[in-house]
Amino acid sequence: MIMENQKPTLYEWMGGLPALIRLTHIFYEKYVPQDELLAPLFAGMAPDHPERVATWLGEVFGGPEAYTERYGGHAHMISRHLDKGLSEEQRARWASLICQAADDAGLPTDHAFRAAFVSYIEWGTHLAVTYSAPGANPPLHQPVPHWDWGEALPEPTGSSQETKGQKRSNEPITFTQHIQPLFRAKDRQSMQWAFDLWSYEDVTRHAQGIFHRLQQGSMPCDGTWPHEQVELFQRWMTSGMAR
Ligand code: HEM
Repeated sequence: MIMENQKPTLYEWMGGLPALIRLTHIFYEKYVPQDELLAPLFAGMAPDHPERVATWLGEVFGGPEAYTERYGGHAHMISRHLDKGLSEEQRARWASLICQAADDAGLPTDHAFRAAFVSYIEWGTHLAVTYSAPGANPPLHQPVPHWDWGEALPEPTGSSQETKGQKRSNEPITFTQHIQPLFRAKDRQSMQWAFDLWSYEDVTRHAQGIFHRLQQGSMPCDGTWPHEQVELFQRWMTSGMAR
């Protein structure tokens, strides 16, 4: 078992930027062009798109902050998804093909690495869909998220299931990273008359009421949140509602 103090970053473990560049080249050159759901989306992509996405992933997985320095950081990445109206089908295809590309690119296949990798891919692709909805107004000026081994590295002590808006044991719960992504564009829209579920100020102001409705199951109106999500919201509240 790898001890906490000698733990490599995910970036180091997977082989750094060369491995990510192999991954994104295979994904965008082998899989995307022959996929009927994805090909039209990327038909006009810039020639350096695979390098840019590799650089983003490198920063997320603990490598150098090169996407922030060279390519405009979080704001630029998010802005590339705005108003694209991506569908759940396209999201799922993106996620499954990048995992196939990971096999082809020879990324590590150990369960701990793959659990961490897939959890970011699931989380990131869900956010891409949410932010791509017409009229979405996501927070742009945020740091690039950082992904670590999470529950996967030391022997799991409990459930390793990720909740949407994921939370690792030693990471503070913040509105931007964990709470805001729990609210879908349609939740936001249906509450817009009262307050903005994607606004830190509004959610903190109405936190008790929102929590009450989530706990009762009367919000969202099309199905209750899983217990883990309600609990995450509660822990965010009781730990001081960090931004
Ligand atoms: C973890 C998930 C994702 C990551 C890390 C990611 C990463 C990125 C990055 C870094 C860019 C901007 C590149 C640049 O200009 O610097 C981008 C653009 C884009 N992404 Fe994503 N993305 C994700 C999910 C998705 C999904 C699920 C879709 C569609 C199904 C998608 C479609 C696009 C499109 C269409 C662009 C613009 C391409 C162009 O330049 O024409 N992305 N993505």
